[in-house]
Amino acid sequence: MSEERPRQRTPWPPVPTEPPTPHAQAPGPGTKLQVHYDECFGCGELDGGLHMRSTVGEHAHVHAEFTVTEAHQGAPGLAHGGLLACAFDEALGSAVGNLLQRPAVTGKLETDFLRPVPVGSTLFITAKLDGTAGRKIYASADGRLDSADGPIAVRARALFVEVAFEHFTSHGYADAMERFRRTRPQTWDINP
Ligand SMILES: CCCCCCCCCC(=O)SCCNC(=O)CCNC(=O)[C@H](O)C(C)(C)COP(=O)(O)OP(=O)(O)OC[C@H]1O[C@@H](n2cnc3c(N)ncnc32)[C@H](O)[C@@H]1OP(=O)(O)O
Repeated sequence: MSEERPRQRTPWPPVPTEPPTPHAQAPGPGTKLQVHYDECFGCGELDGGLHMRSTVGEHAHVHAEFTVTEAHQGAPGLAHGGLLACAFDEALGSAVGNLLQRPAVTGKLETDFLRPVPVGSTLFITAKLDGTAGRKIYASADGRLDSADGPIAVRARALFVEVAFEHFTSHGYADAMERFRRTRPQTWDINP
């Protein structure tokens, strides 16, 4: 279970990209990020949700923690892989949304599960932006077991695609923007 073993062999990002430039109003290092939508399975307060909290780190990184409870099992005593992928989707999406302040959705999410993640353990996830190419935003993350310098248990990389706000109102609830704003007014007023 060596973390040195290269599981992700394909080039990343897969296309030429521009360096990701954080938005002028992006929160700075040390900022504890707010819930982006209070009914979000990843960061909201729903029963059985992941209840993730994130903080902006140095060099446009976002640090997130996910504590695995009995509600998150796949095999007895072990986290379900799909929920681990969900935790990475949340951490990566948080990095994209907060640092770039661009509305975007996950187009592709790859995960490498390197070690089992037991109930009661906490994954310390560090997400970073890798590059942008027009509407395409590439990001990746490592999840370390039980401490910020623990062994890497999960790795992920993702493509987010920038969308217009109509994406949410036409495919989700018609009052999606009001729902976002009720949770977090300032973010959604940057790019109304
Ligand atoms: C502060 C905020 C914090 C937020 C945290 C939230 C975390 C959670 C985030 C989510 O879970 S989002 C929900 C899960 N994702 C979705 O529901 C997205 C569903 N898919 C879509 O709506 C559309 O497929 C999508 C908007 C992603 C793209 O459709 P479009 O018609 O707008 O664009 P298009 O298909 O032309 O793709 C744009 C580019 O991306 C590329 N692309 C899209 N999907 C891809 C894919 N899967 N693999 C590779 N490339 C892909 C596509 O090839 C193209 O490249 P080029 O510009 O070079 O031609």
